[in-house]
Amino acid sequence: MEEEKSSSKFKRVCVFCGSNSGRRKVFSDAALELGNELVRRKIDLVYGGGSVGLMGLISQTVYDGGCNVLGIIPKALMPFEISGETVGQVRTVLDMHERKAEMAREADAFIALPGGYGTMEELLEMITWSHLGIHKKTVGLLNVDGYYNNLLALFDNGVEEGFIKPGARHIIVSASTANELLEKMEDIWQQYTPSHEHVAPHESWQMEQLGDYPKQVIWLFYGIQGEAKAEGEIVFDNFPILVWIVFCDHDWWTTMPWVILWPNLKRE
Ligand SMILES: C/C(=C\CNc1ncnc2c1ncn2[C@@H]1O[C@H](COP(=O)(O)O)[C@@H](O)[C@H]1O)CO
Repeated sequence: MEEEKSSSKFKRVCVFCGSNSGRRKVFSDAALELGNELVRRKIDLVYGGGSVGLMGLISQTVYDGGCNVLGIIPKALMPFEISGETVGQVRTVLDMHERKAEMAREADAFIALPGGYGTMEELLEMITWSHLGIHKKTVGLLNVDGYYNNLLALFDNGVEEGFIKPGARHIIVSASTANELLEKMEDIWQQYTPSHEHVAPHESWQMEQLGDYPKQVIWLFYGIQGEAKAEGEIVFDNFPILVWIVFCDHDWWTTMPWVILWPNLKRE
């Protein structure tokens, strides 16, 4: 049977959320709503594994809706008494660091629902990794009933006080409903270039590549009247550059290949 294609820009989203459900029903409702929205858009789920709290609600909803669920869980949290049962596919990892790297590798984007320290730490790490240039994936915050208002205000204060660059404040995309959040995140993804400066180039991180970014090398080789030419395009850190290499050997000044680089401003 042919696999149904995602109607979204994202194939797989990683959701960080509470291992508790919170005191109020709005939080469970939001987890169910996000789960249903992922299913409606045919987006698969990556999450921390297990069936506790909001994690259980969203994973069950996505699984029941027919999308794939991948739970990435450290060995120590595997026992049923700690995390319950994981629906869908389970991947066991050694520790929390490996789990986060796996989650980041597997997903096209991240969303945080309300949660405690664990959720906040995962969210902040993905924001930091985006800022540093380790990944270029969209980070969304589902600000259910203003749960994260104080955190957002803290970020604004960080900008005001000169600890967060204004451009980097836009790393985090927030909305109060799942539909609005996914719409915003898809719009931003479409814009293709991150709105903030990366601290270091993505390629310079000694980590395995976290995802497929638009990378393109289109080359054409040909020869005219004894000259060998190659022309093509490379995309360097989201910036498309046209390259011409000309090898000619009939004059002393052309024995070396000439390399001409030009920004490809007309690229669609
Ligand atoms: C501590 C409790 C249950 C532990 N079970 C967990 N199973 C799987 N993943 C977990 C668990 N606890 C935390 N995580 C990860 O952190 C996030 C949730 O943490 P929070 O502090 O509850 O926000 C979640 O995204 C997981 O990746 C019973 O309380």
